[in-house]
Amino acid sequence: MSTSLAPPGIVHEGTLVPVHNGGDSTIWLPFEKVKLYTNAFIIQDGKILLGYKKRGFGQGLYNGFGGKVEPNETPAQAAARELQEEAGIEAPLRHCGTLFFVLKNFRDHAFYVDIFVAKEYSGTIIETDEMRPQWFSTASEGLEKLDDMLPIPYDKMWADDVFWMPLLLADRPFIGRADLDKDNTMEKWWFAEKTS
Ligand SMILES: CNc1ncnc2c1ncn2[C@@H]1O[C@H](COP(=O)(O)OP(=O)(O)OP(=O)(O)O)[C@@H](O)[C@H]1O
Repeated sequence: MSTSLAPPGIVHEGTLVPVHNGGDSTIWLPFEKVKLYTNAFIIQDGKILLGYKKRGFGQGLYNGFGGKVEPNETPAQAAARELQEEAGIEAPLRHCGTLFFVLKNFRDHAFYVDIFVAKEYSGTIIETDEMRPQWFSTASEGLEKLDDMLPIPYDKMWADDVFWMPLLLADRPFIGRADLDKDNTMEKWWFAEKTS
């Protein structure tokens, strides 16, 4: 499959296998600037570490740990810094995906987000001013759950997460774009697995 399938904003070489696409909107929302972000997840022993965002952008939603890439950093450096700042830990992060978001009522810039994952971490997980970390079970519904750990709270996450998180959990590299309306509903989306 060729890269020309990918929506504007997505730059990728290699083989992409689309896994989801949809939405009523016929056009991708235009954007002027692109800002780089990171998002990092710890996944181990049937559980995933998410943080409840206590303030600022995405307040009230669970997400990985991340934020803006500063001008002097690489995305990998920013991911490590944000994980330390927001959860108090260090981890051998690996790049696992790239996502591009345009928010209908936040057109100042588009979000280019590098997603990182690690299977282990060091340090002690702490609650910070910005995030309250919490483990969730990665077991699918119907399968045995770990203790009383809750399943991933997709209803309290960004609406796009349910499309790509299964790929992250399966350690399958992915790429995608979602355009969202202000009430966290999906306008148009496209997600693909990277197979080379
Ligand atoms: C629209 N659908 C989305 N789905 C999943 N995740 C999304 C997202 N849109 C943004 N994100 C993530 O949300 C964080 C915001 O970061 P944000 O807190 O604003 O950055 P940063 O910590 O640098 O800000 P301040 O220091 O407070 O200015 C950052 O990880 C970014 O990847």
